[in-house]
Amino acid sequence: MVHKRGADILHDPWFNKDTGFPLTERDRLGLRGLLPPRVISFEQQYTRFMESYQSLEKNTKGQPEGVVSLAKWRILNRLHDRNETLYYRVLIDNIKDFAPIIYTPTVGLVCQNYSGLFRRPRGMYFSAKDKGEMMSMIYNWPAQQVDMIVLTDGSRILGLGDLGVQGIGIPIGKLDMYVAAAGINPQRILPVMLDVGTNNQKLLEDQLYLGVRQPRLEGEEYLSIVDEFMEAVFTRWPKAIVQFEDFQMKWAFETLQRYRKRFCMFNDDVQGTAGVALAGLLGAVRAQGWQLADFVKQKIVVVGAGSAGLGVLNMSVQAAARMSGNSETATKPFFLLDKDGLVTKERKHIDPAAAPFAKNLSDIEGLGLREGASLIEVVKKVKPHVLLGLSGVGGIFHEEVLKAMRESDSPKPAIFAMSNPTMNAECTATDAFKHAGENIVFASGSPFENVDLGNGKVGHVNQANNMYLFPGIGLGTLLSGARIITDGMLQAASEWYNTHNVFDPCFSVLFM
Ligand SMILES: NC(=O)C1=CN([C@@H]2O[C@H](COP(=O)(O)OP(=O)(O)OC[C@H]3O[C@@H](n4cnc5c(N)ncnc54)[C@H](O)[C@@H]3O)[C@@H](O)[C@H]2O)C=CC1
Ligand SMILES: CC(=O)C(=O)O
Ligand SMILES: [Mg+2]
Repeated sequence: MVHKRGADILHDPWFNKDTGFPLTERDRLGLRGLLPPRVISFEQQYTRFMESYQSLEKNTKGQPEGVVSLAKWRILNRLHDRNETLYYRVLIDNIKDFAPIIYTPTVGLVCQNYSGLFRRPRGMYFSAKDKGEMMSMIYNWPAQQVDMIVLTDGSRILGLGDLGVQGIGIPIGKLDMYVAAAGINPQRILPVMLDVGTNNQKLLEDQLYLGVRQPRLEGEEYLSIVDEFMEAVFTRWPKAIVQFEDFQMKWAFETLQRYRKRFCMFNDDVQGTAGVALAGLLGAVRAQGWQLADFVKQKIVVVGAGSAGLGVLNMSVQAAARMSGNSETATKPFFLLDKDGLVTKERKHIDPAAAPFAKNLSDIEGLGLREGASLIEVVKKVKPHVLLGLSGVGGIFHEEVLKAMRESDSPKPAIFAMSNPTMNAECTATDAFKHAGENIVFASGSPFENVDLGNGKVGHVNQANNMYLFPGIGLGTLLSGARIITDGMLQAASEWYNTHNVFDPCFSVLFM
């Protein structure tokens, strides 16, 4: 039911149909005279938009990639601001082409430049200065019902670090994927930025920076802001689901523990990534012609001990324990590295979240490994079946590391360069096939083109990104009316996903 009339409708992207309003509606809604007389059908508008998108592609040929993708983002964003019905139609129909624009990698560039690109607000902003006000602020959001919220504090945006308030681009992009892939009602989504300051000096000094210009809140001060936000959200919309996104590791884990039994929420980087990575790991077992249960016989090197890497390890170890019926030995197949190399029990000041995956020296000395062993040493000595990167460090799987994967104990080793955006990927698809060989299973967090191997063969590139899972997590939770989101639900999703061999985000709705 539309209560608005006249120009208010034309300026409301939820209801605006631009020149598509038929004459009867123009009369009924007080639009007569506010539009050029000719009615342009939805299909014609669709064609017109696609034609201007294609001519933009043609006209920007040869220009730097960043310039082209930002231009594409702008044209899509303008449509989003004007006419959501048309925007989501073109997005759904062209998801493969548009996902790299509204989501990774372009969304990373958008966040980096957000204060300059800003034209119209989208979503809600709760800042450190709003303490005590959030319960009333939440009622400023115009929709009566909200189903899905994606929340960030901007502290770790993709592999780009602390981008403060500019990180709002991520919740916007993620929620677009919810609409496009899971059919969530776009009037019931809400991107949220929790602006608790930034430690990014460049942004603090930028006169155009749109966020609160102060260092990040820490400790209890920080948590009290998140607490207040969560109370406000669930007071107004008790059935909403909150996805935590791109929080730096300490807060990712802390908030997950703090809220997971109290509110319907999950952390996408910890849990969504884990679900997708586990599906990929199980897929790699099958790609080698083995049984799923052989998962526990794989040797898996995980590079990056942050929220994503540890999330993957937690879920994979749980799966291994269940498959082998032995939780004592379930961590054995996994080797974890962080910026200081191989993580062992000898590590001083080890992060408690990483401690369960630290190797006993007695287990690795036979391989000639030690505390802090480098990536190349680990790959050469372990000869892993899978090399999985969630380090945020572009190019860390360099030529020597990839060549060492040729000596893997698997005839079809898997290389997952999962860090985003593209420039932060641990390696490119081309380098992976060139140096590690044609038999690899390759997946990356941001999309790469398939690789022409020059002999009539193609190196297939899969995308290992939590976008294949979170739309389904949200939709499944919504439809089932689940009160909380458990690890078991995510495990089941991951295994379903694997057995159904689905690599299209539009199918993720089916997973639960
Ligand atoms: N493909 C996907 O679906 C997802 C990808 N990611 C990506 O994963 C990356 C990391 O995310 P988080 O874990 O949240 O970050 P984080 O900052 O919590 O963790 C990064 C980890 O990498 C380690 N590291 C840094 N330099 C290293 C080096 N030279 N060698 C080995 N390890 C190194 C750090 O010690 C830390 O343990 C980001 O680029 C993010 O975009 C995150 C979530 C989902
Ligand atoms: C994909 C994602 O969630 C990330 O890179 O943080
Ligand atoms: Mg993320």
